[in-house]
Amino acid sequence: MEAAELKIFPDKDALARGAADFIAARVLDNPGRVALCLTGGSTPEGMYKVLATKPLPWERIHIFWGDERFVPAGDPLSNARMTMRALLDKVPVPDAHIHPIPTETSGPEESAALYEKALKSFYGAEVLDPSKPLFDVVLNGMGDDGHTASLFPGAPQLNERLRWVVAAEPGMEPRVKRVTLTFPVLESCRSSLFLVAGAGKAAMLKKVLAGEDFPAARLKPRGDLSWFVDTAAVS
Ligand SMILES: O=C1O[C@H](COP(=O)(O)O)[C@@H](O)[C@H](O)[C@H]1O
Repeated sequence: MEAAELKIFPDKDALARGAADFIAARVLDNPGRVALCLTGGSTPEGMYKVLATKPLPWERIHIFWGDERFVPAGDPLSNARMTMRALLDKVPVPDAHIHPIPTETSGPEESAALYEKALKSFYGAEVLDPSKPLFDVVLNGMGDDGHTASLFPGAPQLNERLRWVVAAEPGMEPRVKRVTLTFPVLESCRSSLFLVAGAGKAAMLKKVLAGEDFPAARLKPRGDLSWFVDTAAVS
């Protein structure tokens, strides 16, 4: 793993453009099947809208999510719903290539088991091979408390090394149950990109970049790691 890159953009719009360019370049680097693992929350929405304008080989791209809130697919809190509206409804990705975390199940544990099965089937193996990353790009968010995906500070899920997907309790708003990929799976990628914006994130970003022990600082991807932030987040 190389040292992380930190790129600071003047504002949220420039950050959105920079991150969309980064993801588009990574997609074009791969002439075969491309796998993107996206994130939810509020930060990536503008970037998804920019990405939707890119003439990419969408028919070769598969979309996954790093975590989901355990709410129905049509709920405004759904990470997949936000991504669909900002990006996926506007580009010709085949429906069969869109892999949301299922939430119409008996509970987050069943959702996690089903998504783990789906990821293993896509990957073609039960065990991750360090020389064969699952994803081309993993996009990560960071909460004000330092969580990433739905891996919250102090949660037992932070130490999970065998399961690919687990159920989780929320550490902050919105207080709905979660389903999250675990560190080994989020780390199985060619490129990992954190997107952080806004003054509300500044205190935590400083701690995480200094290497303090928060979930976002624990992510050690196999491939390159970049932090794309706006000036407000480093204020
Ligand atoms: O709850 C979540 O929060 C994080 C951060 O979201 P943001 O609103 O602060 O951008 C997000 O990455 C995650 O996917 C989501 O479930």
